Amino acid sequence: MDYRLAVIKGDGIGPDIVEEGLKVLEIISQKFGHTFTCKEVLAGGAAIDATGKSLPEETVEVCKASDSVILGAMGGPQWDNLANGDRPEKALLGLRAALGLFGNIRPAVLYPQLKDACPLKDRIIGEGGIDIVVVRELTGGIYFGERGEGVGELGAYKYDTLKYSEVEVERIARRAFEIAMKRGKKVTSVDKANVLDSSKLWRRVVEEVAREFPEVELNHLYVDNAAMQLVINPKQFDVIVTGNMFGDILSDEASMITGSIGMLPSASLGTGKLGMYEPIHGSAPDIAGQDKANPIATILSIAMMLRYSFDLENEAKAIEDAIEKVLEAGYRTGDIYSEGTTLVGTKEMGRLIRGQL
Ligand SMILES: NC(=O)c1ccc[n+]([C@@H]2O[C@H](COP(=O)([O-])OP(=O)(O)OC[C@H]3O[C@@H](n4cnc5c(N)ncnc54)[C@H](O)[C@@H]3O)[C@@H](O)[C@H]2O)c1
Ligand SMILES: CC(C)[C@H](C(=O)O)[C@@H](O)C(=O)O
Ligand SMILES: [Mg+2]
Repeated sequence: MDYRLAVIKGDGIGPDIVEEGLKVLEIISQKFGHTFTCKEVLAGGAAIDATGKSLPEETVEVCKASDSVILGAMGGPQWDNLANGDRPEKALLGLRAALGLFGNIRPAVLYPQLKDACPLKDRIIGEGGIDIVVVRELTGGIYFGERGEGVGELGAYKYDTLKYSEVEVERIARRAFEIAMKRGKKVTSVDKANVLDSSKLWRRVVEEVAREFPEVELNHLYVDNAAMQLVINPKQFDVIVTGNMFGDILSDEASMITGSIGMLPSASLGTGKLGMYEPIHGSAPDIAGQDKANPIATILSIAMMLRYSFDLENEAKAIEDAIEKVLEAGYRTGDIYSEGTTLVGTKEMGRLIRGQL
């Protein structure tokens, strides 16, 4: 098969990690006989520098016409305070909205080989590792609500609003239950229903959807408690479903359980097969251009693309197995390094993974 991919390398460590991901894809194409035709397009800081806009129309058009999108990361201090109010992160939100990618799947799996990189105590990790999927609503909530500004009693103010409609909650909840049916059959819905009306609606709709999945156990947690439970008892979780901002925060927290944010891939999906695949981390300006970034989250995101958008399970599994073998052999980038392991850079980690394919 011939697959058309839009590739957005982005800013900071983005180009380094995406290049390693594409090299892995090249081996997959040779080994399994697929063709991946990649078209590189600009978005984020790189697009601001080249075109004056964080999300050029051409980029949206190319992404829409592709079978999937691979993305590195966007952002950096040099674009934080532009006079016209544009910033790289706006491109990310714009793409998610333009492509209708309402469901963000973020699997947090602690590889047994990385137990020493996980900051939790052995008795909390326990036997059998940790395997959680965060299902984050991606095109609604406070990220996309009405915003504004004014002057009141306390002077100048700005505001953002948090709104969720029944349809938005229903479709993300259904996605979470469908995923749970293929795993541990447990969904934890995270909200702030003790304070927010939008969360009360969220909880009601999640319960309605749950009735369609009688085999799946559902429980609810307030987000503050969920943040704590992730650290004291992460093994209670199978699938976590939550809104846009809570999901952003909890998935960074969950990523540390896996040893590093550099390990967590993600798939953003809508109703069709087109997805956007990216690591959950950012552009890491502190290590950009130093061959220090962990490319595994990006390479795992490509495995997710093969599985979710193209139904290429064997190919996805081949990548995941190769990563596990490299970890088993003791190779680590700095973020997952622990005593007794071998420190390697971004390029070398990519080369080692390709060597196992
Ligand atoms: N999806 C995205 O494009 C995305 C996601 C998050 C943040 N951002 C943007 O990235 C910029 C930096 O944000 P931040 O510093 O808050 O978060 P970040 O995720 O870029 O970095 C947080 C910390 O994790 C480390 N880190 C991240 N990815 C790593 C990797 N692959 N290997 C090793 N270490 C890694 C960084 O060095 C840093 O210490 C900001 O402009 C932010 O808006 C973009
Ligand atoms: C950069 C930012 C807009 C983005 C988000 O909050 O969604 C990022 O943190 C993520 O997790 O993908
Ligand atoms: Mg985030």
